Amino acid sequence: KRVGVLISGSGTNLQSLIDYTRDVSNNSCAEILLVISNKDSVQGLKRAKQAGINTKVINHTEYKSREEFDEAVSLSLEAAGVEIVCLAGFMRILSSDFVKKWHGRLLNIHPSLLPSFKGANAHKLVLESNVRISGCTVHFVAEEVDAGAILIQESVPVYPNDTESTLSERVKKVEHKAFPKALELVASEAVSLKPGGKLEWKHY
Ligand SMILES: Nc1nc2ccc(CNc3ccc(C(=O)NCCCC(=O)O)cc3)cc2c(=O)[nH]1
Ligand SMILES: N[C@@H]1O[C@H](COP(=O)(O)O)[C@@H](O)[C@H]1O
Repeated sequence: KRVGVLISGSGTNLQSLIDYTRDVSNNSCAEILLVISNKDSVQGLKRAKQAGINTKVINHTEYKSREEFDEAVSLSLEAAGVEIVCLAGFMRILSSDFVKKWHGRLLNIHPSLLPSFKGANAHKLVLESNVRISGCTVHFVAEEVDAGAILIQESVPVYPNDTESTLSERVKKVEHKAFPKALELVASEAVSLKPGGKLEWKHY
C-alpha cells in the first residue's frame, strides 16, 4: 500500500514508520512515497530527504481557508497515488471534506490513552491530573478531533517528578512501536473501518 505521511515537526514517528517499512524482515505491506509538512525547515523534512522520500511543504498561511489548504494537501496525496495517510505530529485540524474523502485510510497517533486527555497539550493535562499511567493511541481520524476508532494503545508509567519532556520522551518510545503496528494492520487489510465508524477485525 502506498503511504503518505503528514508532519509539522521533528518527525520521530515518521522515522519509526520509515525504519519499520524498510526493514525487509517485517515484510511490510506499506511503502512511504510522500511526506508533506505544513511548516518549512522542520527536522522531519530532513529525515524524509535522508531516506530518499519525496517531500512537499504546503504552508497553511498561504491559503485563504482551511478547506483550500486541505484540498491542496489532498490533491498532492492523490497525485502521488497515496492510499493511506498517516498524521505523524501533524498539528492542523482537518476539515470534514478531507476526513470524508480519506475515511478509513487516515491514521493519527495521539500521546495519551484516549478518550482521556484529548487535544494539543495531552502531556500537560496528564501531569495536572496526577494519573499514574499514560501512553499513546493510534486511531482512525474522524471529524470529531481525537475521537476516531482506536486501533492500538500502549501504556507507560507516569512518575511523580515527571515533566512534559520526561513524559513525552517515555511516551514517544512506545509511539514508535505502536504506529508501525497500526499502519501494518491497515495496510495488510487485517482491520478496516466500517461506514458506521466501527472497526472490522478480519484476522483475529
Ligand atoms: N478532523 C480531524 N482532524 C485532525 C487533525 C489532526 C489531528 C492530530 N491531533 C491534533 C489534535 C489537536 C490539535 C489542535 O487543537 N491544534 C491547535 C489548532 C490548530 C489548527 O487551528 O488547526 C491538532 C492536532 C487529529 C484530527 C482529528 O482527530 N480529526
Ligand atoms: N501527535 C504527537 O506529536 C508528537 C510528534 O512527534 P514527532 O513524531 O514529530 O517526533 C508525538 O508525541 C505525537 O504523539
